[in-house]
Amino acid sequence: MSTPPTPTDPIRAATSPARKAAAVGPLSRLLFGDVPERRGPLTLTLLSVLVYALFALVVNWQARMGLMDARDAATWSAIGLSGILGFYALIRTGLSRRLGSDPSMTFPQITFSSLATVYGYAIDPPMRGAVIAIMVLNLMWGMFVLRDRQTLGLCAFGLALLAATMGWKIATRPDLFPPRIEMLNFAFAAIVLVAAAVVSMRMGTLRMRLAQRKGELQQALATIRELAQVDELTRLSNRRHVIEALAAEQVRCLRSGRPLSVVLIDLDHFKAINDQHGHAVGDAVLCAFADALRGGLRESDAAGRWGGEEFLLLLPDTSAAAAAVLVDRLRDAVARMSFDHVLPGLRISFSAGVTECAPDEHSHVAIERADQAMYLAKEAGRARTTVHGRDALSA
Ligand SMILES: Nc1nc2c(ncn2[C@@H]2O[C@H](COP(=O)(O)OP(=O)(O)OP(=O)(O)O)[C@@H](O)[C@H]2O)c(=O)[nH]1
Repeated sequence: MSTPPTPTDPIRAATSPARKAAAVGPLSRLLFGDVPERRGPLTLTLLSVLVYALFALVVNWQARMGLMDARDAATWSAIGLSGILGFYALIRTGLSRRLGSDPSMTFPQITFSSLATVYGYAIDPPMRGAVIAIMVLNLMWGMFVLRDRQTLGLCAFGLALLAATMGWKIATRPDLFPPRIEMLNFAFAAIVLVAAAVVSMRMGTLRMRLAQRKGELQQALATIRELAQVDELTRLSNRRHVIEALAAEQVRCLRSGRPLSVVLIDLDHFKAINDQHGHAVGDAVLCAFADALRGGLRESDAAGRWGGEEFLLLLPDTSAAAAAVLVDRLRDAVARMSFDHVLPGLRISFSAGVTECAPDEHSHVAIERADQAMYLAKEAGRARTTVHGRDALSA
């Protein structure tokens, strides 16, 4: 906990990738796989699959009504569905990531859809007006992903493709594609496609602003979280976070039945350092001592700044007696530590109060006991550890 947040951080635990993965059902896992970043692109592509399937139904229904060649309807349905399912497979398997910079393959998907749509225009004379609406839908599909240049490119590509198809059909089937009607159709298509491109680009600008805001908010949240948990001077956990960590450890110890010790440490004669050498030197000593705590504790232990020159240690799976031994070892290490980089010749010591924290007592009660024990150590001459309730002093 000396470098918070801890693994016990409830917010982190609730939103961890493992937790999210566990919450996903078997059908969802089958459709979307285990990679969370693929979920968004796969959702949109599956929606495309659904739209193509519905179009295929309508087109084949139209053929059954005798309004369209049945073979053309079947061919269009097969090409459209197999194409879009191919994109789904590329994204689902992760191959799309290897093929290009955009793993959602939005640009190629819309290019494919434009081709399929204009092919539909060529084979479905009675409903070709509806095909223009589908071209607009194609363009709108990219509004969440595409850059302006790509949107404009797809708009121009769609119109060019449509113009070429119209020219071909006017030349080969003027009975079904009269030139004047085609000209009007093209004018409508140009108006709605350009308008759709403009709307799509506007959405793109909003999307970028939103992404920027999101980044700023995440940054602000990280700062707030840090301010709420970290002591600015020593970078150890602050008082609030150390209390939260103690409560979390108590829950764990209640489950495991293992002991939990709390240690309150107070540097000896710290005021003299401040008075003789200045506040800046005092600050540097506090930071150096915090470093010593970070280096001297086990991974599972935690250290926080309780306030001023006081520090609180949480030692899970440790009895009070074992904690006293650990603290004395820490004191020896600190006594041997050189603070020459702060103040040549400086040596520091500390007094400590140790108590075992019962799982069902309020954390403040245990800390109060550790505080009383620490004052006993001070009264007994400093540079020592007192274990609460045992009158055991170790000098
Ligand atoms: N440099 C610095 N000093 C601090 C900080 N917080 C508290 N102090 C100082 O720590 C000193 C604590 O002094 P006391 O409570 O008298 O304790 P002490 O001098 O260590 O004496 P004993 O605890 O009895 O050994 C005061 O001078 C506070 O101003 C801080 O963040 N930086």
